[in-house]
Amino acid sequence: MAGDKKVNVGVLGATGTVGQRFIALLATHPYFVVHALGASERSAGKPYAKAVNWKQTDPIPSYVRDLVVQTCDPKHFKQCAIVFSGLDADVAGDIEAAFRSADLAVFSNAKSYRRDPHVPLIVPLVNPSHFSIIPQQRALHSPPLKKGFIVTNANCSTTAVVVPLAALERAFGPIESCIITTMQAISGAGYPGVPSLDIFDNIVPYISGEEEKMEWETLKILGGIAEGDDGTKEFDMHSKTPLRISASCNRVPVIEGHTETVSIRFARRPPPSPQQVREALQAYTPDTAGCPSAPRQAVFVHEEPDRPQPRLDRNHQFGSGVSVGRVRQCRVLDIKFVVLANNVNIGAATSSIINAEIAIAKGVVSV
Ligand SMILES: NC(=O)C1=CN([C@@H]2O[C@H](COP(=O)(O)OP(=O)(O)OC[C@H]3O[C@@H](n4cnc5c(N)ncnc54)[C@H](OP(=O)(O)O)[C@@H]3O)[C@@H](O)[C@H]2O)C=CC1
Ligand SMILES: N[C@@H](CC(=O)OP(=O)(O)O)C(=O)O
Repeated sequence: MAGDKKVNVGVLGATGTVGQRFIALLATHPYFVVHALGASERSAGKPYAKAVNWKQTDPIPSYVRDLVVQTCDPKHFKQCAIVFSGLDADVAGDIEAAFRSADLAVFSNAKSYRRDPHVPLIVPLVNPSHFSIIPQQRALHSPPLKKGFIVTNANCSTTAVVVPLAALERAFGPIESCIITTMQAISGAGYPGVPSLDIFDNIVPYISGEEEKMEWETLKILGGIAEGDDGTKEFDMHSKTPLRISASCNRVPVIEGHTETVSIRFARRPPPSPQQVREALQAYTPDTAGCPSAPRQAVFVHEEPDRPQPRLDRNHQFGSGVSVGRVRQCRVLDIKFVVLANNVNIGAATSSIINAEIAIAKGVVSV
């Protein structure tokens, strides 16, 4: 952003796993300034340092220690141009709607509005063009809004896989089949999350709703926006070139970083070679120029045979990109590889922050 202008932002769900990561990341942001914090009645009225059960490796940033946590009522956030939400999905729906109605720009991590036909589901390294639906979202609101809107992030496992898929579709055309197996970190379930007796020395081969989310969200993100005769825009769900996805989701005893094995078949025959795929992934440049929180390299491609690994690779580029490795031929489909993404950073808070940076750059949020 040009100049030294600061932008006031609020954080809803500021005490949770994603909320704490927002607080940590925003502490060093060049122009976002945290002005208000919201959480449940349990936390409201307390200074942040007293309300939060801080679980980040760095100490609580000093700027926020004494900021008093508010209830999630828009009246406390009037001075904010942007509100980031790390709210529990059970309450996010009503609260985020109230903030949008109060003409605030809401960047949400919850699943509540991902399937809304007027709400874009934006992974900033993939589909920032979907911001074009925002004027329609505002116009259809009753009463129509001037500034308010909701933009959602994807599910954290979806985010990891759509980045390499987008890179490969850009280079080689449509992908027609994709089989994914996830190994998801415990932090994906919030705090305290999965009981230690369930996850220690164990793998849980089920995460409620996760497979359906991955299979559906990927189509909305990788698809385009079609325009009807009356000018109404709608998400085309990749329908021009149908993409079949099968996801199997597992919880593993890793604290942070979702790892996924992916096999894909391209529509084009013959398919690209593993080396061509590696080069295309490495060269992929998303439309995030000028966004201070975007990674320098969206997809980092490992040559070592045993990478990426969550403990070694989850904090590369502050967890803002994805790491891919083991790109090789698949004997059933065409190509297979491993992808790793930090579920709390690019899988959640970092994506929201880059989305907000893009919204400012595109003039969707005026500051
Ligand atoms: N963890 C992850 O890796 C990812 C999470 N997400 C999504 O992000 C959201 C947040 O997840 P996560 O941080 O893990 O969840 P947590 O359970 O760790 O945090 C939930 C937050 O919501 C607040 N909250 C709960 N009930 C209320 C209420 N009635 N009114 C106001 N605030 C309330 C809590 O406040 P209090 O402390 O006061 O109870 C807390 O700040 C969820 O929707 C989740 O699905 C998405 C991608 C990845
Ligand atoms: N379900 C994810 C995290 C999450 O909260 O996803 P969603 O926002 O789609 O509910 C995980 O367990 O790792």
